[in-house]
Amino acid sequence: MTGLFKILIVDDDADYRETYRMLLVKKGYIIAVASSAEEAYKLMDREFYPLIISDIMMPGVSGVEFLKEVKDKYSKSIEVIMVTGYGSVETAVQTMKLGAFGYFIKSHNPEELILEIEKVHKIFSLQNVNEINKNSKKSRYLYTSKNKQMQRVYEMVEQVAESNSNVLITGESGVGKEIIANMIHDKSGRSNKPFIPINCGYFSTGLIESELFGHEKGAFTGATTRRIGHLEEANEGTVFLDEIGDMEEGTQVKLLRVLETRQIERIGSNKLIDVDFRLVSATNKDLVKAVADGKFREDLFFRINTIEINIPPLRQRKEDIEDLIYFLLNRYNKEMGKGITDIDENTKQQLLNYNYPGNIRELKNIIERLVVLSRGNTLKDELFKSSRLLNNDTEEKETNNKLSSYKEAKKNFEIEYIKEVLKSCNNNITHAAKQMDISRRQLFNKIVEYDLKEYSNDTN
Ligand SMILES: Nc1ncnc2c1ncn2[C@@H]1O[C@H](COP(=O)(O)OP(=O)(O)OP(=O)(O)O)[C@@H](O)[C@H]1O
Repeated sequence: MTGLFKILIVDDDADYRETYRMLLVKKGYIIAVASSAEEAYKLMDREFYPLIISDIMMPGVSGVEFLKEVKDKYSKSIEVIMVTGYGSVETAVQTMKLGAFGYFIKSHNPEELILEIEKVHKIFSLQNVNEINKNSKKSRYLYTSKNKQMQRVYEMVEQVAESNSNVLITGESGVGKEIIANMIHDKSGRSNKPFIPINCGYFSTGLIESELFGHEKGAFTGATTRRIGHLEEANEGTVFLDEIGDMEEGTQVKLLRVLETRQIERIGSNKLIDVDFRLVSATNKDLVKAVADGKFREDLFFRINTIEINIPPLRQRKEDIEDLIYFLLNRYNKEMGKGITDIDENTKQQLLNYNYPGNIRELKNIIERLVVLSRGNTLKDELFKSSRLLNNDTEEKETNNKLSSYKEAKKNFEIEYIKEVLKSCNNNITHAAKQMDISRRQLFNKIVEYDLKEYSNDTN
């Protein structure tokens, strides 16, 4: 029995990840991989994985720490199988006291691991996975609003969820487009099936097509095994195409054909395969303008936006900031085991008056940072001195007497962020790209664009 059981493999050893990914894909499981705990958290924020297979010895957050975080911050219902070499069998045994489902010794027969996985799968099939999934999401996101336009967004989610119509979600970066797409899926009849997010901006043309449609073994250099594409893998679920405005013309044509015929061809094969998925797309670009400029196909535009949902930026829904602050404070308080009971009035006013060019994502990051830095039981404004994000709006304004544009602020943030990650990865682009959850090519392009070659040790 495999069905659509999703497993996340977390291991810093690429060979190990790939070997087990291939083995388990062959058995019919849906596999995601992460090279570190940090990368795993990002995937887990987007999707629910009932089973995680995690290495014990990892640089950065260790497997044991990771296990604790999964159980404390995500869900106790997530099962974790620890893998280890002979050297740390004792630690592996101890992890069972912390709630690990079991452990597997790397040099043993992989069939032992498969048997363990099947056990977990059987247990899960007997439980209502969806309820668990929804409950863990409920505590992570605020689904109410005092803003009229946002209330209309939630009403539309309820109205469109049951239909099969293609939905296009528009809005600036960080407003919560993916959260809304996820909500549509959860409220639809497809909620028992996969929700598959794909960021079109992450992949080169060839790669995105392989991600979407899959490929046959030998279809191109490097295609050493058959790969099932996400449109096929969705299998009665929902596909979320983020940043659809970044899709190349050739891929747009192919996607349009799939939407019209509901059939795909894997790359390297001319066999037509029926697919059943609901499409939700998102963009922070002006697609009407992109159509007028000849950058986005008009026929595809009309196909994907049967229903359009526009999410307002946070600065246009200031009445929600306070609720979001308390919601996020509460969430991080719990997650980090802090005892913060209140916010200093001055601090609150600064948070309420800030403009949030990065929208909810930025507010979330600021609160998370403040909670990490806070010592007592009240969030205090002096903490802003260490929060670069808000300093942009206060100190810089005083010295420069002008605010930088959104584009400039975003660029500055990107430069600092890239520098920091590269530093933490000993200037290795491949590792840094993995940590950032973007492709190596994307990171390389940014390094060239921002002239950051001195921070990387492999620039080709
Ligand atoms: N309603 C909410 N409650 C709590 N947090 C939220 C909410 N909406 C969004 N967030 C947080 O803000 C961040 C950005 O959300 P999301 O990725 O959905 O935005 P987006 O519009 O898809 O951004 P992008 O265009 O950059 O992909 C997420 O990390 C999420 O945790």
